[in-house]
Amino acid sequence: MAARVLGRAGRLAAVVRSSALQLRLHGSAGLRFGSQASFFPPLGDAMLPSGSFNNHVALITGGGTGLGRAMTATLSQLGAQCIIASRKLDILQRTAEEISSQTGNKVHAVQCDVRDPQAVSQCVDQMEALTGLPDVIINNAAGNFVCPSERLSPNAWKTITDIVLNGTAFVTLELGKRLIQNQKGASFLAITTIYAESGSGFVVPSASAKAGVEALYKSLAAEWGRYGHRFNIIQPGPIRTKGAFSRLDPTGAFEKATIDRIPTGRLGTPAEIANLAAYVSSNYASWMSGAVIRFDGGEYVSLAGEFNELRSVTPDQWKILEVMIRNTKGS
Ligand SMILES: CCC/C=C/C=C/C(=O)SCCNC(=O)CCNC(=O)[C@H](O)C(C)(C)COP(=O)(O)OP(=O)(O)OC[C@H]1O[C@@H](n2cnc3c(N)ncnc32)[C@H](O)[C@@H]1OP(=O)(O)O
Ligand SMILES: NC(=O)C1=CN([C@@H]2O[C@H](COP(=O)(O)OP(=O)(O)OC[C@H]3O[C@@H](n4cnc5c(N)ncnc54)[C@H](OP(=O)(O)O)[C@@H]3O)[C@@H](O)[C@H]2O)C=CC1
Repeated sequence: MAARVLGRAGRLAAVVRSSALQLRLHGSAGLRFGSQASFFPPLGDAMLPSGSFNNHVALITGGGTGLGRAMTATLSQLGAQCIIASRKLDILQRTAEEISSQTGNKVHAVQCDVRDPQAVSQCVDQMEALTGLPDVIINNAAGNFVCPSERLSPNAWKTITDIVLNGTAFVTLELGKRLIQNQKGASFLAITTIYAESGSGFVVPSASAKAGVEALYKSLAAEWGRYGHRFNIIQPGPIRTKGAFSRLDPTGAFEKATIDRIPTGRLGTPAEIANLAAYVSSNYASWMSGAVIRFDGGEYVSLAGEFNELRSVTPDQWKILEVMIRNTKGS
């Protein structure tokens, strides 16, 4: 009996090894991963009641493209007057016109390189003239690319950390000071990412800067509540945008492997994160401050648990494994 079990165990070990290899090379064999996405359909409509942001002004950095654009569209649909700010004015203006014409609410485009504190100050001057100070600030602008750290030049490091950490700090401090001066409350939201917590190779400047942004926002949540300011953080998992995926997944290989390991079997969508950002920035969340919300379909915990690859073990293989485990006596 023992010999039979051991023989089967040897074969099983080979199967498990080979499954693990297949998994690493090609993702899963169909059934176990991906098919579950049908349980988790993404909804596209704005979730909050219409008019939730009436008489609210929202600033979204990097609002011309990708996730920032989706957040702007949702806030505008819910009644906000939005200002979108980044470097490329032509793209901002096109986005602003498209969203305004769909929602009927004005979206203003303001050119601003967040790395430059003077440009940020001028952007806020322009905003004050256009709309007054904002009720909602979303620090979403970012720069990133995958690169082995030994290939990074000092300027590559500086470029990413300037956009992500210094840019967020310049925008937050400039607006914070003026809001405090005017005794006006506001919601600040920073978009980071799941590896701000874990760190990640090959995106080290981004990981370092996003971790800094999280420290900044948690610190200010504690310090500036007395001025009526809330600070929260959303850590998105992978959501396909041209800006991110062209720089992080130029071949498309990462996307396939990622979907295989995400427990909900799919990437997120811009509309989903826009709904979450709208909720966090709204008065429905007025008691939320200092929160770090992971929004990743379960990817983080899937990457973290060292036994999670056992998802590839079949029920028949489990029967054998269980016999092996139960047959172990003592330690
Ligand atoms: C999937 C789940 C987790 C996902 C997380 C996602 C996080 C994100 O942040 S995605 C957001 C992605 N979007 C963007 O990056 C948009 C904005 N990006 C850019 O504009 C550019 O990519 C850049 C960040 C490089 C900034 O452009 P800029 O014109 O200001 O800089 P450059 O002069 O082009 O470059 C500055 C130095 O960086 C070096 N560099 C640029 N690209 C690379 C690269 N691919 N690899 C290595 N080094 C790079 C460049 O050579 C310059 O350094 P130096 O030559 O020493 O002067
Ligand atoms: N998509 C994803 O899977 C994930 C994205 N994120 C985060 O979501 C956010 C949005 O990313 P995503 O929409 O995917 O990518 P995009 O590239 O579309 O968005 C980045 C935006 O930042 C702006 N930006 C870059 N540099 C500057 C600068 N110096 N000054 C002002 N604005 C700047 C860009 O506009 P312009 O070029 O006009 O300056 C662009 O609109 C980022 O914070 C990113 O880190 C996090 C995890 C996953």
